[in-house]
Amino acid sequence: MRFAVFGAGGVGGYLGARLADAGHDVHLIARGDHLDALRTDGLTVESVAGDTAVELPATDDPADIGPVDYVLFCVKAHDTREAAADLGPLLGDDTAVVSFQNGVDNERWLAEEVGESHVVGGVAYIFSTIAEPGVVEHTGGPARFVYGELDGERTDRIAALDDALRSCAGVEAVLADDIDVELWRKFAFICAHSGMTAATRLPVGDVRDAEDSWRMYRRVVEEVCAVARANDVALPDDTAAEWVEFAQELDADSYSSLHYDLTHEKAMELDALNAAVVRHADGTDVAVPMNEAVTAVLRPWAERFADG
Ligand SMILES: NC(=O)C1=CN([C@@H]2O[C@H](COP(=O)(O)OP(=O)(O)OC[C@H]3O[C@@H](n4cnc5c(N)ncnc54)[C@H](O)[C@@H]3O)[C@@H](O)[C@H]2O)C=CC1
Ligand SMILES: CC(C)(CO)C(=O)C(=O)O
Repeated sequence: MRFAVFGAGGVGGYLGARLADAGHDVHLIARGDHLDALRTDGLTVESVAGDTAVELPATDDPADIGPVDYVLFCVKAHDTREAAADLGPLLGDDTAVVSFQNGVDNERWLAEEVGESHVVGGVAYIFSTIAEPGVVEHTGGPARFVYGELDGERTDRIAALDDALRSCAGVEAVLADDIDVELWRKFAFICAHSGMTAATRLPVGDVRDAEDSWRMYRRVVEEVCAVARANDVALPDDTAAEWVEFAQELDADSYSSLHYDLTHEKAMELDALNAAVVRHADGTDVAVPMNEAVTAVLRPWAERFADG
């Protein structure tokens, strides 16, 4: 099958390399030093699930690639709209654009650009990053990827994507019954984990050790779950409890990509995370003071690094 990875970074580079190793025709879309390195030295993945190195066509211009079966859409959420505007040349009649991003708005933003019939929802559970140009480092996390058609249909294209991802070494592939539930499930965790590690600039171990901060972490999760339900998302009742238990077991030195971006003066996904909780709570009867506080604390930094 023919894949384009739009944003061949921590998530996209990892998936692209795994799919290429499984025999698929993979094209990478990247930019800057990373693109230069991909062109000259190929893509190296250093992974706790096994290293690999692949030589794949790489470009910053989707027109060089043409229509594909799947676009794995893996840019940061603040780049979604701009990147979505460049998807045209990659689209055939049945091309699926699969968002493997954090946040619950990317699918809608994509649909506004390319039409809902092209959009497939997705969630990534992995800790991976561009360690240096051309090199993606996967340091942990299950490398679990969850995906599904927005209307829950078992279409041929989602079944074929499922087969392709299941055939990849180093990938745990999960076809979701209700991708909206999966998007909000991950959202509940990532808003707490990212928001609190970034706002405190400390790893989760320190947050857990400070009673007030750990209570706030738990309340962020609970608020997001309440907002999901107020927006008619059928989150299981035990979602908040599961995440709190999960966070309790996380390595004490675990941070988040939001903390990384803050401390490396890079553009932050605040608008797609805690600020999005505040937006989605608007018009419901759910109060979200903890997410408002995280947003207020991080907003000046997000503004300062918006062009980073
Ligand atoms: N890295 C991780 O461990 C995880 C990340 N996520 C989410 O996945 C999404 C992707 O994150 P990462 O892979 O970490 O980001 P990343 O920053 O490592 O990779 C994205 C790449 O896309 C490139 N890009 C953006 N717009 C482009 C354009 N118009 N043309 C060409 N290249 C473009 C960027 O330069 C960057 O190299 C985010 O929403 C993130 O929150 C979710 C789970 C885990
Ligand atoms: C915490 C983590 C790595 C979990 O997948 C994540 O999604 C992020 O930091 O953006």
